[in-house]
Amino acid sequence: MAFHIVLVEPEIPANTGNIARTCAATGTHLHLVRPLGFRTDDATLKRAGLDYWYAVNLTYYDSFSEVEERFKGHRFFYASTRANKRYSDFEYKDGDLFVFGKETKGLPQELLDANPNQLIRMPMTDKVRSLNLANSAAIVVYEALRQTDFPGMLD
Ligand SMILES: C[S@@+](CC[C@H](N)C(=O)[O-])C[C@H]1O[C@@H](n2cnc3c(N)ncnc32)[C@H](O)[C@@H]1O
Repeated sequence: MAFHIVLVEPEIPANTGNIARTCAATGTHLHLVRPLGFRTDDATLKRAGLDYWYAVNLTYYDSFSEVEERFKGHRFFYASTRANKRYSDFEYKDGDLFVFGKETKGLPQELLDANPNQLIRMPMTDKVRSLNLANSAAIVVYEALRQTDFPGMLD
């Protein structure tokens, strides 16, 4: 088992590459929902993931409903600037999925409306509209790993 990061229609290859590196470092599985804003052989994507791509458990999907279908019975958490609960207020467990939206628009409002109790937010000042996608994913997954004592990771 592992934690899971789901990127819904990511647009910027450097962010996805950066998240792939975090996934390789933490044993987190990465799920990419198309359409992607880049080609999978994009040089920036590869560079941001360095030579760690081989260590990433990566799956592509044509729609978010394919992810929902595959992970029935798992808990989904949706990261959004529009959420009203702190990401640190939940107790995470092995197998949880963390879903992140695209850089320009975030997650679709319908997805947020359908899951009102599963929305998580990283507190911010009023000086910015959002955090960077790759930073958001790292913050959430490391909180989940901290809570579960960093399973399978070296100190
Ligand atoms: C650059 S942000 C998208 C900004 C978009 N305008 C919005 O308001 O959602 C990309 C993704 O990072 C995550 N994110 C960024 N800042 C966040 C925050 N403070 N709390 C929770 N998620 C955040 C969300 O998943 C978001 O969909």
